[in-house]
Amino acid sequence: MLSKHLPTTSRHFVRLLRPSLQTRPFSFDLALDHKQADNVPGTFHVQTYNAISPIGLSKYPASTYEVVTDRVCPTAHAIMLRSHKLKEEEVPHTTRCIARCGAGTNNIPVSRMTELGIPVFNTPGANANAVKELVLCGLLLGSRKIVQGIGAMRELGDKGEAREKVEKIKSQFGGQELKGKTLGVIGLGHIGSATARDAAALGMNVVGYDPGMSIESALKLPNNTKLVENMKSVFANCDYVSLNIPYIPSEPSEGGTHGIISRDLLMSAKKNCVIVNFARGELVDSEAMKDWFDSGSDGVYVSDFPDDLLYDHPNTILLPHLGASTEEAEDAAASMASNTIQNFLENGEIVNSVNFPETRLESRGDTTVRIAIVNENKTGVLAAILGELANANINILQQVNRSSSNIAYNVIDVELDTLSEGKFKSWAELQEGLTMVDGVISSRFMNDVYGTGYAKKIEGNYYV
Ligand SMILES: NC(=O)C1=CN([C@@H]2O[C@H](COP(=O)(O)OP(=O)(O)OC[C@H]3O[C@@H](n4cnc5c(N)ncnc54)[C@H](O)[C@@H]3O)[C@@H](O)[C@H]2O)C=CC1
Ligand SMILES: O=C(O)C(=O)COP(=O)(O)O
Repeated sequence: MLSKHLPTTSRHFVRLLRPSLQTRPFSFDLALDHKQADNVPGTFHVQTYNAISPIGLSKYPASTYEVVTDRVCPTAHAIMLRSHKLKEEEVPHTTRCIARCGAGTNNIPVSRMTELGIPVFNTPGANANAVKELVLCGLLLGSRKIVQGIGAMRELGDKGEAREKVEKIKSQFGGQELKGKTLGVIGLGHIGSATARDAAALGMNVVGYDPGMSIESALKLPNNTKLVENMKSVFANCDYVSLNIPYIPSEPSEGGTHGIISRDLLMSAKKNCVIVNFARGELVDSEAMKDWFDSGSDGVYVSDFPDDLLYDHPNTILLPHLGASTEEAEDAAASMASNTIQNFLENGEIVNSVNFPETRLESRGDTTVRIAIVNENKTGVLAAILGELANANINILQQVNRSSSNIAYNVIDVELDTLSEGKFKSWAELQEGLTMVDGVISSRFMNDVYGTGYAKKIEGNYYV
């Protein structure tokens, strides 16, 4: 945890020591609290949850990153996770960012992290092929009685009757082909658009619904994709429906997706519709799904998520969240997340964040100090920040200011040797001045002693 800022006399200061930079005219003193002594200056600490691919973790240079996988790291600068349900108390005050090795971030308290000024990243597309392959498998599982057939063969095998009875029982397990049937894809992002493309290659007609589709996804769609205006058209017209949208835990009327596959939609579906859900279980109203089956539908629900109501229903096939569990997807997602974290920690760059605006600024020169500031997106904060820099006689070389909804993010490169004769006597004092500006949440002075240079305001108090 960051410790409360101590009076100037009890600070100790860290001077840059990286040999390659000793010639740099840089005497950039940053305050460190004694209680942070276990947080060895010179390394970034990355806390992981879940099993993260070693290939992804190997992207961190061992000399400057310590990855903590087997214990709680109270000085984590970054958190890397998969489906672990992250609690706020698991995010130490030292944490600058969180990366989800995967797509869905509904296991992270994203709005709270935004309030705390912490960007949450994900890895768009990194596991999409793995999920798409299992969606195609789900279409087949829902079409042919494969699971039931395997069960029956096991039972017969136990009795030593498998060879003898196989040709007699197989008529119980007939099915239908995908070719010529209509698949509705709800959510045409990385997974949905790839599913649409490959389903068309299997001879299916594709109907899609996604009011927020990106151009990149649109370009992947098969030419004959029919885009429709609402989910009702999808359910009313399709033999198969694949759900590929994020879970947002509020009601659809409030912009969320909780239970968006509602009773109304299910009751309007074709009697033998196969619904494939590799997105999230909470998207579906399970009670309504059970009622749909029990009211005489021959539909099938294939899902990647546990469901205590539907788990043993004869019309369901549930898998233990296996969509992204391939070597390739795990490596790709963890590698992307590692790179994203490093770019953010070392350069302040924001790419693939679900709560912060994309921000890039070309790399700084040797005589530049890069300052990154997170602030509330309200009038006057940027002016006040620039005012503090002016008070310090600081020359700004380049800067970028981005905002998205209630958060703003600034990366400002300033000249290194200009801190003189201004309001602040040291870089540490300047950092305190900037961080205590009304509306500022945190600041980082990016220097070459990794793990240092971060300050934030917590309940009106200054912490480094
Ligand atoms: N089973 C598994 O292991 C995995 C599951 N997923 C789930 O799949 C979801 C989708 O993943 P990606 O395709 O990679 O994400 P993506 O962000 O590329 O695509 C999501 C698409 O859904 C659209 N969308 C959002 N709300 C919608 C709505 N209400 N109606 C229609 N379209 C809507 C968006 O515009 C976007 O195009 C993830 O959010 C995650 O929950 C993702 C990866 C692995
Ligand atoms: O990427 C996603 O959204 C997933 O659901 C994958 O989850 P996992 O990383 O396999 O726990």
